[in-house]
Order: sequence, then C-alpha cells, then structure tokens
Amino acid sequence: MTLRLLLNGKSSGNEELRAAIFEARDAGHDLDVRVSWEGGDIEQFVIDAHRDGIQRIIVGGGDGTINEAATGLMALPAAERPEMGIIPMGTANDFATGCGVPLTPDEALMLAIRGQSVDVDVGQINDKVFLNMASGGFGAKITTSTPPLLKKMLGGGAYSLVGAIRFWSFEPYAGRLEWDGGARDIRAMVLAIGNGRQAGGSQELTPRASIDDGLLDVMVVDAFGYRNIPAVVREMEALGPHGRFVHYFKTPWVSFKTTANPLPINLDGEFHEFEALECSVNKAALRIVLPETCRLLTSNTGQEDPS
Ligand SMILES: Nc1ncnc2c1ncn2[C@@H]1O[C@H](COP(=O)(O)OP(=O)(O)OP(=O)(O)O)[C@@H](O)[C@H]1O
Repeated sequence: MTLRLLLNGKSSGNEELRAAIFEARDAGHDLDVRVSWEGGDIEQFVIDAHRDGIQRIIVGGGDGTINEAATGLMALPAAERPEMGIIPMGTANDFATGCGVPLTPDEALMLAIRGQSVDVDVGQINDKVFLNMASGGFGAKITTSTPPLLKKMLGGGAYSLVGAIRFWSFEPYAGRLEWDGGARDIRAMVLAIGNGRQAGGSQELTPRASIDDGLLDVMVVDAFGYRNIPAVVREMEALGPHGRFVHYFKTPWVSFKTTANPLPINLDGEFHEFEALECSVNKAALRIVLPETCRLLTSNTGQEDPS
C-alpha cells in the first residue's frame, strides 16, 4: 500500500510525531510527508496524492485539517478516492476523539498505517462538506476558545449545558426547518446536524449518531425561558423526537431557511454563516481507517443500516 502523510504545518515540529515517522520508516513503511503552509494546501495535497497514485493518505491535524482533506477527496471520482487515516494533532480533535482514534502520535500513526478502512458517510451543507458536525446557533459558539471555566460548566451535565444555552443565546435563530417526513417553524437556540457526535471539544450534541448509517442526526433546541430550564433538561436527557423544546431525529436530508438573522454554523471547527442551508448525506463516500471498536460504526452500536 502506498502511503503519504499530509501534515498541518502547525504540528511539523512535534517531536513525538517525528520519532513515530522515523520508526515507521525503519519498520519498512515507505512514508513520505507533505507539510501545509496555509489553508487550502491540504486539499491540494490530496489532489496531488491521487495524481501520484497514493492509496492511503494519513492526515495529521485537527478537525479543520480533516475537513480540508475530506473536501479534496470528495472532489475526486468516487472510485478513485484514496483511503484516509488520521493522526489527531489539533486542539479539539472532536471527530478523532469521537471515533476513538488514539490521541498519541505513535499509536495513531500505527493505526493509520496498519488499520482496516471502513466506508463512512460524508455530510454536505450547500457546497461544503463535513465529516463530523455542523452546529448552529449556540452550538457554533462552543469552540476550543471557550473559557476553561465555562467549558468545565458545560461538562457538568445537561443542567449546566442548558443554563449556558439560555445565558448565551439571547437571540434565537428563527426560520423554517424541513426534513424527510416533517417540517416546522423554529426559533432555534441550537441546531446541530451530526454525522459524528461531538463538537466544541467534546460536547455530545448528537449522541446517537453513526457515521455509516446513511443518515444525519439532528438536534434542535427551540427558544425557551429561564423557568423552562428543568423541562429542557429533561428533554435533553430523553432526546425524543417531539419534545416541547428539544427535537432529536434522524434524516437523510434537512434544510433550514432563516427568516431573520443568518445562522452562524461551526462546520467541523470552522465558522460560516448561512441564510439558507440544504444539508444532505453522501452515503459511504469515503473510506477511513478507524479502530475496530469505533462506537460511531453501526456494527458496534447494534443499530441497523436502514438501506
Ligand atoms: N503551517 C500552518 N500554520 C498555521 N496554520 C495553518 C498552517 N497550515 C494550515 N493552517 C490552518 O490550520 C487550520 C486548520 O487547523 P485545525 O482545525 O486542523 O487545527 P485546530 O483548530 O487546532 O484543530 P481542532 O479544530 O481540532 O481544534 C486551517 O484553517 C488552516 O488555514
């Protein structure tokens, strides 16, 4: 198998990774490396890797870097896309963490070289792809730059999460949400569309998502007042489809059209704004190297693939 490591330049000085690469070469793996200088380079490296006949790229970086690689791969003909392994080198690494990819460079590199690849879905919003999650409204605001104290609060269970949503999201995002089999007008404090499960440094906004079920998990938190916090907490814990405030469902597509302010969306760690979004899933579009125990695979969740 021909391999190439595509590394975000932010991590090029990482000693553990350098040592792991030399070790892999000593073990007989022919592993060359491309290092990015700026945004767009990783996408171009993917195109170059395809041209050079590389069968498996290994992407070293955070969610944004993986997203760039996925974007490059999706631009190639489906049958010709190289497989992708991952070395988590970002700040949050939400996709890799959610998938159980080892966080140490040497273990991650070993998995990326020796592991089996599996088919995974790729989400799409308008012309942008995402592998992990599109989180809008409050969800877009939870990032790795969120102050540590608030982060700690957010990790403290549904109560503090709901409290923070109420506190931070004074302006809900009004619009029309439509999906396969339903539609409703919402005033969203949170609109999370997950292929994976977690965003913003381990917030599980779509905790039932699988990356190979051909479906997106959608979690909506509709506007609520302070006195409704207990009810919202209960609904966040239950995650039923038809709560008064919280709606959680699976769908192959979803669209949202704002009637007021554009919706801020955090797409695999990068910010965007949309007035109208059409979101769909490209089923089994990429082959990614994941641990056999990855809990986002339907084979490990017991969830049936509906197709
Ligand atoms: N050599 C480089 N130096 C600095 N930034 C770079 C370099 N190469 C690419 N980038 C930028 O890195 C960004 C992607 O970073 P990435 O998301 O992988 O890391 P992160 O933000 O630390 O991770 P995470 O999203 O997991 O927290 C892109 O926006 C790209 O413009």
